[in-house]
Amino acid sequence: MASPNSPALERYKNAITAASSVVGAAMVLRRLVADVLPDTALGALFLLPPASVRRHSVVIKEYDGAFYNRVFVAAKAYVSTLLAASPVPLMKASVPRGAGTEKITLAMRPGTAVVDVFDGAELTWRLISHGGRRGGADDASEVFKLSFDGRHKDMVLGAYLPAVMARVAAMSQGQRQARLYCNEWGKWRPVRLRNASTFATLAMDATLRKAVMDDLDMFLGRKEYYERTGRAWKRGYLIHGPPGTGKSSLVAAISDHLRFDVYDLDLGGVRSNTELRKLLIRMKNRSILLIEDVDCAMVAAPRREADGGHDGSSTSPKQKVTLSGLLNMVDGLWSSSGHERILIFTTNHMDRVEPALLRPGRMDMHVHMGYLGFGAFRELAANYHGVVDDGHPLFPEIEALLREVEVAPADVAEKLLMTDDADAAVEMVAKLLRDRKAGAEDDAGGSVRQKLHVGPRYARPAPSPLPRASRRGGVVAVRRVGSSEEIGMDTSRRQQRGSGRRGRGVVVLDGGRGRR
Ligand SMILES: Nc1ncnc2c1ncn2[C@@H]1O[C@H](COP(=O)(O)OP(=O)(O)OP(=O)(O)O)[C@@H](O)[C@H]1O
Repeated sequence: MASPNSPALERYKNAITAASSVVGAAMVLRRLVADVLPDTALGALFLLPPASVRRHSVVIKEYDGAFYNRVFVAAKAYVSTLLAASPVPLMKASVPRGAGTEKITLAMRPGTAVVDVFDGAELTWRLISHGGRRGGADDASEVFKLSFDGRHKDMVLGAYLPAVMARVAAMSQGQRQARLYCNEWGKWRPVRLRNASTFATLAMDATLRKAVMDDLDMFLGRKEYYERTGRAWKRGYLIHGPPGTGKSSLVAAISDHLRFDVYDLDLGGVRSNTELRKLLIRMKNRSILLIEDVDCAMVAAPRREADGGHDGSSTSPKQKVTLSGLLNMVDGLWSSSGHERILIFTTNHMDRVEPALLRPGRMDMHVHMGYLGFGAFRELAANYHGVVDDGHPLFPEIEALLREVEVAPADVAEKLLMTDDADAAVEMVAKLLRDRKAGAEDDAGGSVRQKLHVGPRYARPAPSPLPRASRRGGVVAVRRVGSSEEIGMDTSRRQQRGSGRRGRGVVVLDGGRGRR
């Protein structure tokens, strides 16, 4: 071992000192030169390739703050189209939730890359996965890194990325089917939209249908108006009427007409205002925020808590979201964080709806879905059995009975669906109406209701002390069917009478028979 003063150790120390001085001097020199020399000259001086040919990257994060990054969504869809023709050895195949099994989508696994060629330039897409700040599954996110030769930077930013966005927009426009999302544990989950109602299949008063469709079209076409007046580009509809009259079906028809996705918000499943805020700002533009059965879904406002509520039920202390909180968020943050948004509330009981919702200017349009009229019955008979002939022997009797008997379209639709034989189906409807008129309807014969939403959902409040005639008829029993998410069904008993009270200061459309 060398002694502390040996010549060898001394030489070694001197060499280290000299090397550090050279490195230090080089760094100072590089800094000085960087201030006065252009990047290319700097690169040449230090034997680096010029910046224009160095690799450049664009990082595309899944979230932009609290918002979904639309560029990320587009990148994901675009990359999946590259994968089929690429030599990437390992990729993921899945069927997106809410899509049919024929729609297999390929996706990259984190850490893998795929190369695209655009305008003669090679561009590499790499997917990187991040565990998130707190490392929990909730915080996990992914990032796309698009890298390319520096000299293609202008082309990538000015032509390639816009082309990717346009291609994805065109793809989704072509095959676009409106989707339904439900909130679960603070996130939107896509589910299959089974209620495929359209304005063509929905039996309703013709004038009402036209008024709603005109209003929707006017809303879509008024971008310039909303911009000029500085108003949020949104519209609110309150759809009310007895069970089984087609409120959910109307929402599905609106979604189909506009090609807007539906976000079915289960307020009972929202744990806090913060969670609600996140859900709202994560909604896409051109979408519908739906709150079904708003009279049941809302926490009693302070006034209702004080007087024990209309229905005598107590408010769950776990429910922290209030109607006024929701409406404030909708008016503020939701309206300013997106555009072309529609807000829809449905209720079977207008008399139990918070007055805040009925205030002038709150909902732009009230739509009443009423019991079946003869015109709507003819539409159902034509849709289900192609019976277009007014001369069907039973039609006059059915027309007369419908003037006397209140029946929900759902109950009649159910009868029409029971057989393929048109005459037998019409006879079944006539019998239903006769029995109902005579008060002899078989209590076991209920209708099958299809809700837009899936479970798990909030528990219904305790039975109402209101007179039986004004109670909701069906028992909501939304459940999972099999292993996949399915739309909940509830088999409801005999039709009960709903009550309808007109809201003031809004467009009120009445599609019922005016016998409330
Ligand atoms: N107006 C209608 N036209 C055609 N079918 C209808 C109509 N109303 C109801 N139906 C049929 O009845 C089923 C249940 O209707 P829907 O769920 O839309 O009624 P709803 O008013 O929302 O009921 P609820 O108040 O119980 O939620 C629909 O899937 C559809 O098959």
